[in-house]
Amino acid sequence: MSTTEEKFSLREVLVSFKSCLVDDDQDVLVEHYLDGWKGLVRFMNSLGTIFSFVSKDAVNKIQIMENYLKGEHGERYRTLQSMVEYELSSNLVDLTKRGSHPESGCRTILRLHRALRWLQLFLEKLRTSTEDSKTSTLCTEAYNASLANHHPWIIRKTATVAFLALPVRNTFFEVMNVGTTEDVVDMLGEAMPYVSNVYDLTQELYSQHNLLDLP
Ligand SMILES: CCCCCCCCCCCCC/C=C/[C@@H](O)[C@H](COP(=O)(O)O)NC(=O)CCCCCCCCCCCCCCC
Repeated sequence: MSTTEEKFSLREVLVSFKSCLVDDDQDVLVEHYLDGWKGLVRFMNSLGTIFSFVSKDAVNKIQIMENYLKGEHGERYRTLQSMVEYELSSNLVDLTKRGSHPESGCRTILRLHRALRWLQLFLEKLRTSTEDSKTSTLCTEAYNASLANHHPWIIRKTATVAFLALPVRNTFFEVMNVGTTEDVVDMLGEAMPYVSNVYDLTQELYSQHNLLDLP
């Protein structure tokens, strides 16, 4: 039996963020961006059902975007830039309060984008952590510095409690399926710049169009 297909490695997931970048790294392909997220969700599911409230929301948002991609105007959703242009010029985005477009592509990607910041911080903390570091502490710190600022109290509370169930660092690294601790650290060092590029580009695009606070 081939193990390469069944074995799930975080390396491939993170590298899929590399293939997101197009147009001289000036734009992000939505399809590959979603592939990255699907891989992350798979990884999260392998940590147990405690995170199912998180993966449900992520899957829901991925689905919203996939429906746009498959839909009548799919071509307009090919990259983040084309999506922003299309939705804004067609008045398809609720800009100040939720109204007739509660699930625009722009606001849906914004939610994932904010979560990508959490991921970036968390993985960087894991990369530079020591053997006695607690994954739940690293995860909470990353969350408090990013997503928590956009979540109401009840979600913050639930998330923080769920983080306590995270496996210890060694087990966590094993689940990543990358190899030894050293391999994990190397892989993260190699892959994180791609995630950061995607994050920075999206941030820049959203900031240019004043989309960073979409309801
Ligand atoms: C590894 C542990 C995984 C911890 C996950 C950390 C993120 C915690 C986020 C808690 C979100 C709770 C669910 C609810 C979210 C929504 O309210 C909220 C707002 O949406 P709305 O405006 O449509 O209402 N949604 C969001 O902020 C989007 C959340 C998307 C979370 C995706 C997280 C994927 C995590 C992938 C884990 C991969 C770990 C890899 C590490 C080696």
